[in-house]
Amino acid sequence: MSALLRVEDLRVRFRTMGPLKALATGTNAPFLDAVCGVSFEISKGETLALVGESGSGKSTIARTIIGLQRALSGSISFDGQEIEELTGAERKPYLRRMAMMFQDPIGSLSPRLTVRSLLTEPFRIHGLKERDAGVEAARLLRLVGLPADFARRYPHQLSGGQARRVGIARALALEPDLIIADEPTAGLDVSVQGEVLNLLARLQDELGMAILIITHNLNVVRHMTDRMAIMYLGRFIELGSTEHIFDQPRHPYTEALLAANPEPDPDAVFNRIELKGEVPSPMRRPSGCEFHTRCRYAQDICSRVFPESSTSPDDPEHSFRCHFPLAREVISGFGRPHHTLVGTK
Ligand SMILES: Nc1ncnc2c1ncn2[C@@H]1O[C@H](COP(=O)(O)OP(=O)(O)OP(=O)(O)O)[C@@H](O)[C@H]1O
Repeated sequence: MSALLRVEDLRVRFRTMGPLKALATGTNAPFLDAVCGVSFEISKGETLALVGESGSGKSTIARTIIGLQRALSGSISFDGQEIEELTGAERKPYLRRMAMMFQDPIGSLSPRLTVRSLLTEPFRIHGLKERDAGVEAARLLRLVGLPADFARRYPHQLSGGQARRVGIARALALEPDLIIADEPTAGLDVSVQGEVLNLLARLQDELGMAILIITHNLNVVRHMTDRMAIMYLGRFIELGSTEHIFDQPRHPYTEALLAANPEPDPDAVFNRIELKGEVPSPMRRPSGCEFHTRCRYAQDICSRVFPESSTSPDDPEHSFRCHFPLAREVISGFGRPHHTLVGTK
């Protein structure tokens, strides 16, 4: 499959205080590196998940891809064209082919616009000749399973699930090749979550767009995505096929995240792994492997040496950064694979 989106060594930095304050507080780094050298690709029609605790940099990656945030360095190319180096006007035709579904569906919809105006706004934003607004709104509402008379409603007259459907319809307005869905199920009842996910999956089947999905919900990742990337302090610490990572996580952080996720299999032996302490601040990064302060397997080298990226011997597409990656050994009598430690150093 050819790459639709290719992100290479992306770095995003935020200034957190002015130079005078930095001088006064004695800090030599008045900035925060939210994304540190992230690389990945998404193929046409593929679904990739970005997973990680709050503050790990997921939304910043999404905002940088769609041009709401400048990168410090690195490259973003879409359909073979490097877009970071283009001017605003030159970028527009590429940005039009990507759509973002924001986290808060009602808050992200302008309260004074009717659903009809909201659904046809993308045409106006991108300076495209507007088709018949009524016809277009009805077509988009039909796509997401809402009646045509919803076009007259305002955002506050929508339930959470309906607002999410309108958000999906709006994202589909310009027939994008890539949808970025930031927490598409957040704040919804479980039954409505299922409906929204099924709708996204059906539309993807019908329309063939790629989806970059940002979520804390590992059940969503497991059932909806082809590949997943696990983020920690702005870096990918593991990337690979969703099936392979669920089957055989290599990084202890991934292992802990998966273990904290309720198992759908009632016979599975559920081993919760407590993560020690809080996520460190990206302004005070631990030395060596940045996860070592919370890792139950950490050894001396982990606090000293930043781990290189390695790949899984049975799947070269599965990469991770760990000095002591986990290897699976199925112990008979256990319902669930038991992970043992295999040192590489
Ligand atoms: N505009 C900004 N100015 C300064 N720091 C920022 C800004 N936006 C994000 N950050 C910081 O960048 C880091 C990454 O934030 P980001 O929102 O990308 O994380 P996230 O993984 O998407 O979190 P969440 O799951 O809570 O949305 C955090 O430390 C955050 O505080």
